[in-house]
Amino acid sequence: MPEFTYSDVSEHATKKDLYMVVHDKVYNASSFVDEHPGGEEVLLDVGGQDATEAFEDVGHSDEAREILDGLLVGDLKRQAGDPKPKANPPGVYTPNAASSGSGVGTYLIVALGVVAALGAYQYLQANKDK
Ligand code: HEM
Repeated sequence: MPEFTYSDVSEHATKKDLYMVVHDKVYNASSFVDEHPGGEEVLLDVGGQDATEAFEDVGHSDEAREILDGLLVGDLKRQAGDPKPKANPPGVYTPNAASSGSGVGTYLIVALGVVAALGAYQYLQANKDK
């Protein structure tokens, strides 16, 4: 298995040549960028960097992990001073993440729906005899 340093990996940060690190393994995601269900933007964002945190934050499925296995190109050779894993970019939708706190948003939408329905009902009642 070839070994890459973090600075080797950082040289592959374009769409056509896109390496990333997940759990100290190096993956070439170029062939998958266009097919990624989460969009190309997030992959390009972690291109040439450690994507462990971003990848795990999403709660990717076993299928996603199998695809990742297929993109393996080598091991990361850790060196002192390597940058930390890149976090999930803010504002990225993370459907399976336990910590996303999306429950509040759902309640808000339901509450607004109830208010709208009540308003519509009252409007209909008020105009019934006209
Ligand atoms: C090469 C690495 C990656 C592979 C192979 C991969 C693969 C996949 C696959 C197969 C899915 C569909 C859902 C699932 O099976 O879990 C998915 C969804 C997603 N991925 Fe990735 N992913 C990778 C890296 C990343 C990174 C670094 C991010 C950064 C935030 C990310 C963000 C997302 C998001 C937000 C979704 C959900 C899309 C949706 O359901 O609307 N992925 N990914």
